[in-house]
Amino acid sequence: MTEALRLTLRDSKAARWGALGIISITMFAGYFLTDVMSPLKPMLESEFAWSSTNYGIFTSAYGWLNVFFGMLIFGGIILDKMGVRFTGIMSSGIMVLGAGIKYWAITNPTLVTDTTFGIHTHVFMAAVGFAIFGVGVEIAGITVSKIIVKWFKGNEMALAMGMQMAVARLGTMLAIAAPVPLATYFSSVHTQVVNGELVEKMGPSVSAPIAFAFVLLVIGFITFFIYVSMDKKLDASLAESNGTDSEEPFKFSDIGRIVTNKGFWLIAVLCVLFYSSVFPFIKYASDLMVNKYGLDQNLAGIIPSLLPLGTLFLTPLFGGVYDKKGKGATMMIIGAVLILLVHSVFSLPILNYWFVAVVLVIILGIALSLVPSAMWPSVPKIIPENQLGTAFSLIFWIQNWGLMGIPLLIGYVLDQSNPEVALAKANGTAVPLYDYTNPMLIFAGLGLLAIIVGMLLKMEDKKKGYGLELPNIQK
Ligand SMILES: N[C@@H](Cc1c[nH]cn1)C(=O)NCC(=O)O
Repeated sequence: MTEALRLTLRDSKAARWGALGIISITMFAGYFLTDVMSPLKPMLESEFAWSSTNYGIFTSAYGWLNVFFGMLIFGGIILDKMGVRFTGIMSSGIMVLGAGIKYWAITNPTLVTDTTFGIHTHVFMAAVGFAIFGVGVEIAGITVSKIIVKWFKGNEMALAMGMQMAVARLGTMLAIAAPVPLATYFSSVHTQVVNGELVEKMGPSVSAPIAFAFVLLVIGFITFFIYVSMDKKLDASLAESNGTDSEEPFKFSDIGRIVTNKGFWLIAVLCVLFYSSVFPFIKYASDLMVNKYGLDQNLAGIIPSLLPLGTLFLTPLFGGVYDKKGKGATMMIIGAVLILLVHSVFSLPILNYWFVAVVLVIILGIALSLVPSAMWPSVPKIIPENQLGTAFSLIFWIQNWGLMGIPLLIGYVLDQSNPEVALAKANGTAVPLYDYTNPMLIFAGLGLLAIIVGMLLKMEDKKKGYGLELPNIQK
């Protein structure tokens, strides 16, 4: 009888996977907008005369509000205080707002003639929209992680996190592959910047892919309301079965507990190093394909899109391996080794063949499957559930320093290492190709540091017994 009473909605496989499917739609849309500008870098340069530094500023804006205004940390506290329903609706609403501002800015190249805080207003306003969106998508990310723990703890948690990430990566893949064809298809006569002058000219529509992303985000916002009704039913079934989480409610003193935990710091530092060598790379990957491997701009997104493609299958696979066999810390170290290998080869001024790029991107996809599928399910092994929202938000906050700083650094280094490009643009002469050696060495350095931190994490796990090398499924 007690067994029957203990059953809750999350014990139903269909209900918990259904809930996962719904929240994955919201994240899919969020990941699409996150990377939608990546393949458009060459177009932003040719249509609106953006420099690599301008592009770096825009890309780094993702973390401005999260890092400097602590929005992610507030988001985590709101999540632990107000719950997943309120925070999920709030964050997906913020994503829609940010995307709307970004779309407005990109469709107004007349802003190019002004500057704000020393930045072209066109770049600045697009960056403001992206910064607002960054708050939304990051808070949505931690909300979704907490939702998965709520529904899947003690079951297929790593597999569920892997599946959600796979759907989100589908958004990344589409964001790398689709924007250039979309922009080309919707080509029109519009305002462009030529030799510092605004001219009406036929050209690809950079704003069309952003409009598409905006529509996806609105759909994701609406579908989250369906999840809200499921979450209410889960809470009701938990209350009925007497199984309401007996966890202590979140207290501000918990922040002190989290930040004095060495395991937390190791995973947070590993996170910033690893992700800084992958997500900012994606922002420049299409441009790298054009400049290093000589690919046509219209086809340049194809090779980088293989990166998320591989993760679609591998992240759930590795998540399943972690659930059943364990070895989480080892998986993270192997992922970091692959990062070092791939970026080191990318940095070599030889082997500039497209098939080499294909192989490297596929290996990078394996790393991007191994590390997240082990990293995120490891956090609940180090941090108690009632502090998870805050812990995830602190980890993401630290990660956002990298997601903000590294693209900016790469854009700056690219301009500094290739002064002849800016010169040619200013003189209106043929623009030479960028040499990507220095940026790729920076990415390789991050991989090396990630290996060291991964090893320290494995040693700490041995000492503290977090169970990172143990399976997640309780037999
Ligand atoms: N905090 C996010 C960052 C991000 C960047 N692009 C999309 N999301 C994150 O780390 N998510 C986990 C992941 O592996 O995607």
